[in-house]
Amino acid sequence: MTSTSRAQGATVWLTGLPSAGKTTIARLLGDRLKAEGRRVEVLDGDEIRRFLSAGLGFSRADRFTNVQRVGLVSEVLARNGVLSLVPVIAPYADSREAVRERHGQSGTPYLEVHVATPVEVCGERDVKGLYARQAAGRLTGLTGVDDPYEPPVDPALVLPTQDQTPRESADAVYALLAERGLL
Ligand SMILES: Nc1ncnc2c1ncn2[C@@H]1O[C@H](COP(=O)(O)OS(=O)(=O)O)[C@@H](OP(=O)(O)O)[C@H]1O
Ligand SMILES: Nc1ncnc2c1ncn2[C@@H]1O[C@H](COP(=O)(O)OP(=O)(O)O)[C@@H](O)[C@H]1O
Repeated sequence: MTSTSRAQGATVWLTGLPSAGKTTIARLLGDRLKAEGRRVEVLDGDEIRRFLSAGLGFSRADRFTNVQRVGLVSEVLARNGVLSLVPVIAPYADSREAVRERHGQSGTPYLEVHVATPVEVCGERDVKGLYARQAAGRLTGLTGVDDPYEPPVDPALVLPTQDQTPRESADAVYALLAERGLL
């Protein structure tokens, strides 16, 4: 690489239900890319909500705001050569579309990956106990159960994680990046 060239960045948005596997896949892929010398950030949804989106809840409006904030940060990183991996639910198609448009305006690659784990499987995994809390009547507005999830219509990749190991899912995203000339 010459002193003036720069690696091509991109945003890879992993959208899907709670416990679908978004965070696991982003971390595995991030570790692999870092080991290969790439500049990578995983914009962890929980961390974002603790700081950048502190005070926001899970109403439609708050989720929209949250996704736009994450989208802004990711676009800035990606525009500057970072591979930005975003494991954030982003349940509404219009909020994802606004993020896509932001990337389009700066000519920055934006790839949507649907982590398409069925809700029944997510409920069995229930990594954070949210499905159990919803079933017990102690939580309302859980995405995919009693709150909307609008699946991507034309994602770059669909991951049926119920039939894959985490490694296989992460490798499929890696292959997508390679195919798009982003590695
Ligand atoms: N009601 C409800 N619905 C969905 N998710 C909930 C809810 N309450 C808390 N959580 C936890 O918050 C994480 C979702 O945050 P996100 O920023 O990814 O959501 S969003 O895109 O703004 O909708 C999400 O993280 P993941 O499980 O990693 O997806 C949940 O653990
Ligand atoms: N193919 C797969 N990809 C990702 N996670 C998987 C897969 N198969 C099983 N899992 C398990 O599912 C759970 C997903 O949790 P997590 O990544 O926190 O989900 P999310 O970030 O979507 O809420 C983890 O316990 C993970 O080991």
